[in-house]
Amino acid sequence: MRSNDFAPATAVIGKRDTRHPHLPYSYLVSIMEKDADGFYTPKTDGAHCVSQQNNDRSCTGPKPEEEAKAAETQPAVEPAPAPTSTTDLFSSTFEVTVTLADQQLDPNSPLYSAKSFEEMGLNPDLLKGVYALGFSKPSKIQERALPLLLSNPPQNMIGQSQSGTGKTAAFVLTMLSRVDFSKNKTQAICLAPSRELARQIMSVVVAMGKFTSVQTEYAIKDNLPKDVSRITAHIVVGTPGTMIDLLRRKVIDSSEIKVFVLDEADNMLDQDGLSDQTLRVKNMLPRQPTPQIILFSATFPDHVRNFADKFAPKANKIELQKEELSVEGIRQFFMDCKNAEHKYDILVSLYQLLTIGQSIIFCQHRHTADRIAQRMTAEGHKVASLHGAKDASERDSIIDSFREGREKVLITTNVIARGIDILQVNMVVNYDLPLMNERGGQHSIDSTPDIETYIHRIGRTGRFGRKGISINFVHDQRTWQQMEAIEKALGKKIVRIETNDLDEMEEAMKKALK
Ligand SMILES: Nc1ncnc2c1ncn2[C@@H]1O[C@H](COP(=O)(O)OP(=O)(O)OP(=O)(O)O)[C@@H](O)[C@H]1O
Repeated sequence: MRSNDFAPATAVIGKRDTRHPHLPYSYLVSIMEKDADGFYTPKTDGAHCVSQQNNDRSCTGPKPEEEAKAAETQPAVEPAPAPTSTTDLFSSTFEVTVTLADQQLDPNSPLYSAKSFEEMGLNPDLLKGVYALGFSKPSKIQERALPLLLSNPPQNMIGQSQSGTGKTAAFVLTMLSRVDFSKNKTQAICLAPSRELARQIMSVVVAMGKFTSVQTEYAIKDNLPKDVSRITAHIVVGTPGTMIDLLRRKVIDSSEIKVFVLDEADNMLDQDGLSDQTLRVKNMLPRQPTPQIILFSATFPDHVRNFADKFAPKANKIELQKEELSVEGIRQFFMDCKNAEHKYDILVSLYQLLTIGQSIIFCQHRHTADRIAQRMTAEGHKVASLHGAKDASERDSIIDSFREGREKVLITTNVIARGIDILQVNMVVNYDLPLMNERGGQHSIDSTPDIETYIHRIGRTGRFGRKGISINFVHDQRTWQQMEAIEKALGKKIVRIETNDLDEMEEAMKKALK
């Protein structure tokens, strides 16, 4: 099935869309609206955003019909209107003073670039896709990585850049650039650690490839009919277990795969993570010519770097210094709770603030996430919980519902700590701090804090220049020490907010989000 055969027909999202299983939900959400029957149809008001209620730059483009027409009639690529420099990035009652345009002009910002997308060597159809998404200038990682990624002969890449700075577009544009659309063969595969992230990456592939004839397929659990015997899609995005299965059964013919991408690569290559499975996928790819291997993440801890170097030999590298790891726009707080039960009370008292925008609450265990969600729901609050023990269709509908803004508070585990890009999320709560002993689903006694996961968790807010807040709950000496270790590792002050003064709490948060 062609994934970009996006027609102004009806499509159901939220639940599984049986007619267009590959339609990019975030893209649909941004350009379609729900009719009385719960079906999505193209918007008629010219506005492109439902859940991005603010004046986000991605809302400024033409209507999809106009875009399609423009694409047919304009041979030259016309950039979409540049975002106005006064555009607020943050949708709330709070005033916003820093704009994306300001940040993209600041050489110290990870969003800065001296160049335009035209100078990146992209083909005109992909440039149209980029501009249709409302991107006017590359970010730093895009500016630095794309020319290297697109040069010939292809070279491997290990790329690091802070959360929310546009790594996805860099590798998606590379996959789309390398595919020969005239061949019905799989030519690029991309692995991510969760189905939620794989689905999100796919939405970017489809949106950016909208003006090409790219065909795509998922390699995620419960997504393909059991009897499918051959996948011919150009680009396959998925999680390692299902990808192994499809390659092993030769449902995917690997002989023409030219690009192999690992998003969240440090996690995919971590021995406590998914490294065994990732290696198995690599071993099923052609030996000659070897595919271009592209590894991206916001974090590359030392213990993974060596393996990454072996996995992607002779790679071009773009690295961050330790002190650059966390994003400037995310203000980090902590609350000193009396005990574990008090954490629950504080979370409930925060509810009003959590729902100003959208919030993600991270817990250590699935059962904690469920228990908190059940209790809060019983007390009349509207929250959802998401974790790996839920079945595939439920996971899809929960994340879609959150993405569309129908749920405002999501209580979860590390399953969505990485990669998930929901611009309206302005608050992350670490109900439980992330610990090393949760890595790879193991439960050892190692209770040192997991710095990388912390960086990824708080990075679910403050996306692409927006402001965000993270709040850590500490409740005993052990959690205090863990938080201090995080503070030390990141070299950033984590500021205390009183738990018993809601007004002060609100003030501090408003100030942080300004
Ligand atoms: N050049 C650009 N101009 C405007 N917006 C952009 C640009 N590049 C990316 N974005 C937007 O920035 C947001 C973050 O991008 P993306 O999800 O790729 O970040 P990331 O670096 O992969 O983050 P993470 O490390 O958390 O996975 C997305 O909403 C994306 O659409």
